[in-house]
Amino acid sequence: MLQDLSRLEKAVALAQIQPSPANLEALHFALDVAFLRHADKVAAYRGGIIAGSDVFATDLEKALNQLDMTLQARPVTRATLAPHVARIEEVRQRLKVLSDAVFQRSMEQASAQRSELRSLQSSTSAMIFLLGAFGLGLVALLLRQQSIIRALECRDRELQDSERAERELRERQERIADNVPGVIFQLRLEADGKLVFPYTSKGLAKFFGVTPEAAAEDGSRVLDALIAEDRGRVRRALQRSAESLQPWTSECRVQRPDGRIVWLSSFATPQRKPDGAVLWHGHCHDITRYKAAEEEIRNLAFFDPLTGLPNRRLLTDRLSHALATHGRNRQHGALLFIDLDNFKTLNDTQGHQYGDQLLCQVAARLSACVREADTVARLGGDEFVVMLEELGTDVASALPRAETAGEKILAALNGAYLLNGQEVHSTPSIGITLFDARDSRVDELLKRADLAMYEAKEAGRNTLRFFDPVMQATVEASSALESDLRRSLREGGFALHYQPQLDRDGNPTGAEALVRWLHPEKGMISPADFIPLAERTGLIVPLGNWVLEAACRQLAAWQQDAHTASLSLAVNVSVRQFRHPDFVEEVEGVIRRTGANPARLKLELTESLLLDDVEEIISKMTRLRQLGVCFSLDDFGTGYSSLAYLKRLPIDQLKIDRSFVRDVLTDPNDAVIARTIIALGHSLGLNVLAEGVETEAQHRFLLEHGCHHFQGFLFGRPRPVWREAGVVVV
Ligand SMILES: Nc1nc2c(ncn2[C@@H]2O[C@@H]3COP(=O)(O)O[C@H]4[C@@H](O)[C@H](n5cnc6c(=O)[nH]c(N)nc65)O[C@@H]4COP(=O)(O)O[C@H]3[C@H]2O)c(=O)[nH]1
Repeated sequence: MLQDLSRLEKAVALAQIQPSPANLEALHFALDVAFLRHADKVAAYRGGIIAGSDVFATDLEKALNQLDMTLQARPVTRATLAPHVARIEEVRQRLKVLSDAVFQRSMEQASAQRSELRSLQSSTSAMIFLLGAFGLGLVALLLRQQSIIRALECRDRELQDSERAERELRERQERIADNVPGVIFQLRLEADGKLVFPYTSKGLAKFFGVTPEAAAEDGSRVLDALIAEDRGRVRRALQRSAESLQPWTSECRVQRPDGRIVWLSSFATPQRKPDGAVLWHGHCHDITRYKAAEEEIRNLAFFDPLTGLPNRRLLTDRLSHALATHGRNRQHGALLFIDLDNFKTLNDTQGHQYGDQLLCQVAARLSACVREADTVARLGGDEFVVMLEELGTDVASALPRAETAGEKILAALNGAYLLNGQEVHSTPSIGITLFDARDSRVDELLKRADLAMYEAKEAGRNTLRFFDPVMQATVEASSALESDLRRSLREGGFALHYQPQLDRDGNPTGAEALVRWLHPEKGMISPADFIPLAERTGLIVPLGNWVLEAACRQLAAWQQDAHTASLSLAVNVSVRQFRHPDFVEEVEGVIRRTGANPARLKLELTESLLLDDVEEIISKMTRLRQLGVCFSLDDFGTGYSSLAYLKRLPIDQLKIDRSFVRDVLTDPNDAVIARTIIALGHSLGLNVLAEGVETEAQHRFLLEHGCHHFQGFLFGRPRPVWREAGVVVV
């Protein structure tokens, strides 16, 4: 605007100097420009912030309008233009002042704006910084939160994993617990005495008919399922375990929901809880099968399988118990030893089946004769023992009671028996002994009753006898002899004597080995006195083995000498020794050790061996026969051997018992028996040896009737050495 006014001032001044049309034209133009510019700027002047700009705008407008009017009012002369020159110049001067003020103001404003800008910039920077810092913080916060979230997520996953693992473990445990046979449980005894089962596996319902939930509410329901007899015992065991904090174990019976009674074995360990309760962790399982096996073993161990009666072991046990009790109550008891007369004959002639039936019926009759508290036992074979208890506090009252019981048994066993539809008669012999607490040895008492039973047999059978002091002396002597026998077996004291055996031409064929006991005080004791004792006590087995070994050693020694090399040696073998399970191995071992020729060894068996288990005997004899050993049947004719068996036995020789030989010339019966045995031997292809030949007459008789071999005092007594034709071989 200032330039436009300057141009207008110049144009006015020129036109005034020379109001030519060109100058006027230029003046018009400059005035128009000034108008235009003023129109542009007038708003700014009016609203200007510089003092006087409003007035200036009015004055400028006025000056311009007046110039315009002057130019419009023609003619335009120097004079009409003259006032305008000064006016325009004055306006221009004012505008210049104003412009300077505006400039100044602008400068100030610019400076103010700059500083404002600067402060704005700095505040913006601060804000940016703050924002940055805040942002960073925010980022850090976000990152932190992010890592917390990640950690939390991780922890959550871990928790989920451990929860899942725990759930799986619990499920697995429950599956195991539910499939384990029996019941796994937690049992709690509260301080107030209440029982609960906080946990039970599923087996509980199967055994006790109680659900785990019901047991968790009230544990006594579980105990109520036990059979009444066992309940108190189990509760007491629990109580003891709670007091001592020792494991609780018990075996008890429970009636299952299906009605079956089963045996359970329980084991649980207790723990005292802070609230005073006791908590057990435990399990129980079905032991019915073991119990049944245990029962069976007990039965086998203590009961006779045939009759179901107690056996010797249980009788011994009860007798010891009775002796102890009688000591306290001063009571007397009685032992009755019962043996069936002629049982062996029946068994042998009719067969074992009959024998077994008879034994079972005898057992039933005996049991019916006594009180519940008394004991009826079977010792084996046809031997029974009845033990009567509490017969009275003195012998005078006990004796008649025992006798009455004995007579009752005698009468009961005398009645006819029906065996396989056949009526059979059997009688017993009964030996009775009284006992009280002073009798401390069970085996002694049994011996006494046994001895009395033999007395009854001697007295004609089918009767009863009491043990008396004379018998007592025999028992004591027998006991003493038994301990001497044991000692001699340990320390040595036996010898073998040899009695020659000859053929029908008088040539020695061998000898029989006969044992002799050289007792340290009593001198030489006859085998007839100690062999039965050795048999009874079982000492016959070690004694028999000693004899066998000594005899085989002798045989081996004979083999070394031409005079004796062909001799055989007969060795007596007792029933008990032969029945020993290792007998065959024993013989085999002895033959091997001594180098004896088994073909020269002749084992003498007695007929009584054939009373039981003939098949087993035959099998053993056959095995020995395969080793080369020969057999002779001793005492032939005195027993009950069946001819049917005889044919099956691998024997070589029959021996006619010396009791027949003794009276062969005087007793026609014995003569017939001797002749029959010789004939039987011939028909079976066996050689026959007559033992106990003392006279020429006996020898002749036997020779005439075809006997092949002989043994007896006539040809030589048993000697510690073999004497023949002046040769002595030890
Ligand atoms: N009156 C008379 N007697 C004669 C005559 N000839 C022999 N004797 C005797 O008759 C017995 C024959 O033996 P046995 O019948 O086997 O009878 C034997 C036998 O059963 C048994 N015995 C002997 N030694 C043993 C052995 O080592 N083991 C076994 N288990 N028993 C044996 O002892 C029984 C008795 O033996 P010993 O006293 O030695 O008695 C022997 C013998 O001395 C005679 O002409 N007249």
